Amino acid sequence: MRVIVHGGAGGAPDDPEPRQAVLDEAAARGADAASPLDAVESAVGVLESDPRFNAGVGGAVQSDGVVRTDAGVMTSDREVGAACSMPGVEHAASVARVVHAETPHIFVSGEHAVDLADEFGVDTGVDLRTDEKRERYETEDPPRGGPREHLDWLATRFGSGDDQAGEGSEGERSEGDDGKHGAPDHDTVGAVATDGESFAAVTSTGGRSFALAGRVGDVPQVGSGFFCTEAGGASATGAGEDIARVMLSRRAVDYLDDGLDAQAAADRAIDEFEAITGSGAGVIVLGDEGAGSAFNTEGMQTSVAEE
Ligand SMILES: NC(=O)C[C@H](N)C(=O)O
Repeated sequence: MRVIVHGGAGGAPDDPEPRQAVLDEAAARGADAASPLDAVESAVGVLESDPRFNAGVGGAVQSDGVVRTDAGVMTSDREVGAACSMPGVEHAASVARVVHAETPHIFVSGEHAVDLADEFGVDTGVDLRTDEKRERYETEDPPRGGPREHLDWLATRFGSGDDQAGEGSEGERSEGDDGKHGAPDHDTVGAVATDGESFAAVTSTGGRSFALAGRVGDVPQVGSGFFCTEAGGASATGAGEDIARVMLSRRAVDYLDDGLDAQAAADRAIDEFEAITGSGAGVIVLGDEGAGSAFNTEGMQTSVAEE
């Protein structure tokens, strides 16, 4: 099995070495798996359980103080499973896999996705907020009213580019901050795997900090946060609203289909993403001949493993 994983595109992390060690462990776990689908689920499962990453435990807090997780998975045969807006679900990728395997649908949301998780043995009711995230939210004078009050509150916070766990938000995005630098809440996780015959791709996230309660980004949207065909697979990370506008993962896999190698496909997709949106993102790509990755933010850590 060959596996590539990413730990999100955004600002340069304060602790790159321990994060890299977890990414290496995740990739190695995936490489040991029996199928590409097992590989991406188990690799991402390692990252969802580590609060350094914005997925599962340690996911971004929405405007009502709740962490809601999203994930999507796709295989070479174009079977898709996605689940979103799930409070208390650490392993969102496993719920996406349940949707993929057990339902005639491609996407299940909210409380019904949580019920589905419960029914198929994925843990629910998990406290996903770390102490750090809880304290940070409380110091941001959380909104109490309805959606309008929440929108007023997040207007000066969402996408501010300085909302990394452990750093205080200073409010508005500073002048000249285009979202490509200092946008460290982009530490979503993803994996793509192949056994030489077929591929699977998965992406899992807690979303973006200071988003409106119920907001869903690119991650569980097929073609945006993840995509997979017989040519290969891709997983994206970054400013989800902008990724969805250009369907970044689909774009990268299309270039594999056109005959580009994985690195060239990733580079071209990110170049186009930047030209169209001016925003920040990263993508990992795995094709027949190997893995590639590209990002236009300060950093995106990846790891590749093969068994
Ligand atoms: N952390 C991320 O990469 C954010 C994710 N793409 C989202 O918008 O939900």
